[in-house]
Amino acid sequence: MSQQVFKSALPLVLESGEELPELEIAFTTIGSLNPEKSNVIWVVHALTGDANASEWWSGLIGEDKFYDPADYFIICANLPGSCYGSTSPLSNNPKTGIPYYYDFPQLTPRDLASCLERLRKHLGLEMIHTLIGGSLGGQVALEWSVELGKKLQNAVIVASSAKTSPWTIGFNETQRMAIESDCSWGEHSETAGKKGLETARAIAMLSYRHPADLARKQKEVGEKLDHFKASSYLRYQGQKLAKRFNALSYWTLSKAMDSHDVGRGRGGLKKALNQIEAKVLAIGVNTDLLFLPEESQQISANVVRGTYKEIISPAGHDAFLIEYQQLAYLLKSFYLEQS
Ligand SMILES: CC(=O)SCCNC(=O)CCNC(=O)[C@H](O)C(C)(C)COP(=O)(O)OP(=O)(O)OC[C@H]1O[C@@H](n2cnc3c(N)ncnc32)[C@H](O)[C@@H]1OP(=O)(O)O
Ligand SMILES: N[C@@H](CCO)C(=O)O
Repeated sequence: MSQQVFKSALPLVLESGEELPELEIAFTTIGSLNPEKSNVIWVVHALTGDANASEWWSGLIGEDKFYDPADYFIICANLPGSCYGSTSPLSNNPKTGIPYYYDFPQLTPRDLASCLERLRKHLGLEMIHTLIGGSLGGQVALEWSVELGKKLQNAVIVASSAKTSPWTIGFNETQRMAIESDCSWGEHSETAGKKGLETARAIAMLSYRHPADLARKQKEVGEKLDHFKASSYLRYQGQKLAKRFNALSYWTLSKAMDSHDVGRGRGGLKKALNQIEAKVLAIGVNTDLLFLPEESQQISANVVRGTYKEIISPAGHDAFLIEYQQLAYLLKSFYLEQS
């Protein structure tokens, strides 16, 4: 695996009208570019993922896996805003010489796609075989698919949407309220909002899982009045995330997710989706309570060459990070149907 950081000193003008004066994007590649440069698989991570796609999608990417580096050149970049190596609220603002913290500009999935486009140009990749992402990663991938035109052959958008629903915005708002209620929020410190982030993740987990999943995995044996497994599970998940992620990054990326609307400034969703030239596979999860299967169906129904397939899983939204065998099967059948 090659881990690199792309640095661009050119300002990036954002949808909000603000600008990022300079940009750093941490990215990894595995495999080699073939002589025709036709084997690029570009992976976009979800809310708290990183550039190591062969780790968090280990059942799908890697030696002898569906996307095998022996066959493909697989690239994944850490999305700006995130705390895993790219420009984020913790980076130094070149205009002030101190970290941005709360002054970090608002990013949208379209801005994030513009960042990836800058990296693509830098790498000289004129053709992407497949662009694939789930959840927020799917939103960024969908935005980029509109702009890539003929440079993209296949887009795979998993457990995602063309426009963030009020339901998902609502979930994100409750999580930001949890962060705001942490008395350290507002401090100029990397650890600001850490305790609030624990609560935010616990809330988020309820949208990433299905009630039946918790009923199965957190079932109590015997009778009790307190100290339920579901409670310790959510507390544990909150602590686990707060140890590895940053509240300012979480805030930035959840706001980015809220702002997602592929139709904005393009004459609406249908017109925007209709502009995508690539073949599009939209994959929903039958138990997803956050990004409903209908939202994936809306994507496939409105692109020119769209296919819808479904993961059947008790896991809920996070099934896209768990159900490798089904994902590989759905991808295989999608590619076969195209050939
Ligand atoms: C540096 C990095 O790590 S970056 C990127 C990696 N992460 C990402 O890309 C984000 C995407 N990944 C994820 O969201 C998750 O890892 C998923 C969805 C793939 C899997 O979620 P998991 O948390 O592993 O699964 P699940 O919901 O079953 O929880 C299992 C964990 O809860 C713990 N747990 C289960 N029940 C309980 C309980 N009642 N009380 C306390 N803890 C419990 C388990 O011991 C296990 O702990 P572990 O993670 O330390 O092994
Ligand atoms: N579980 C995912 C979020 C849901 O898409 C993550 O932590 O990135």
